[in-house]
Amino acid sequence: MLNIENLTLHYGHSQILYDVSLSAEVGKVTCLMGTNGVGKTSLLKAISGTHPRSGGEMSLDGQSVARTAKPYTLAKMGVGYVPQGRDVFPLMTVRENLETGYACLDTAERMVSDEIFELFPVLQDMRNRRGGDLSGGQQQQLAIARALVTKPKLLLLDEPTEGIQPNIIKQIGDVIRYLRDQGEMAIVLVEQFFDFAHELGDDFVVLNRGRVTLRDKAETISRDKLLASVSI
Ligand SMILES: Nc1ncnc2c1ncn2[C@@H]1O[C@H](COP(=O)(O)OP(=O)(O)OP(=O)(O)O)[C@@H](O)[C@H]1O
Repeated sequence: MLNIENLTLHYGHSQILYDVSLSAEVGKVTCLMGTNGVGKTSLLKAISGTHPRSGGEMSLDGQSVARTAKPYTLAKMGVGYVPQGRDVFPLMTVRENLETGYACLDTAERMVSDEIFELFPVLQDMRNRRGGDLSGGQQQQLAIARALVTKPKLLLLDEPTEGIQPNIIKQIGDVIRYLRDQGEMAIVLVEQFFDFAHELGDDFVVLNRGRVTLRDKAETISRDKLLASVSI
């Protein structure tokens, strides 16, 4: 689904990512790991078009993506992005937040499916409440649901467990597992909560100072080796 080769990224003159190659397959969770500041969020920004890459190639389903492709172009191509910090619109209701996802759908497809409310029943109950009145965990669920409204083929999740209480972390883990097992999208998960990532990941890519330092699969890497590689 997603294929990236030798991606570089700069903020002004400062280079953040160096020759990063990554692929993500439908029906799999690809975990992007590494300590603070190694460039995980920057890589998701490049994939979602939020910040242009400086070089390298990227394709979705074999279709080449221009270096400066905009977020709305990528959203229309099937990239759903759940950013770090969630970016829920605080003054809009839950329903209105969800409906922002309509922008990349044809008119006939503009609806919030029952499946989304089944995954996140709390959003059904709170659909007329303002986004800013929800708890952190509820906002995280809303941000994931809003991305799902766009019917993504590639779902990017940036630290979905950050600052969230344990029972909601478990629910979010169950949702990621369900989406993976449906086999209709590729999932790229940035996560610093090691056990959460380790339990969910099929493929692991570790970044250190903007470079890929490890790439392996759940069935071939030991927990200890993965843990050591992200602790450097
Ligand atoms: N808009 C920006 N302008 C300049 N530098 C930035 C900008 N955003 C991030 N950086 C720098 O780029 C580097 C990578 O940051 P990034 O947020 O991608 O890392 P990360 O691995 O996601 O970290 P974290 O886990 O803390 O979110 C850091 O040194 C950060 O300070």
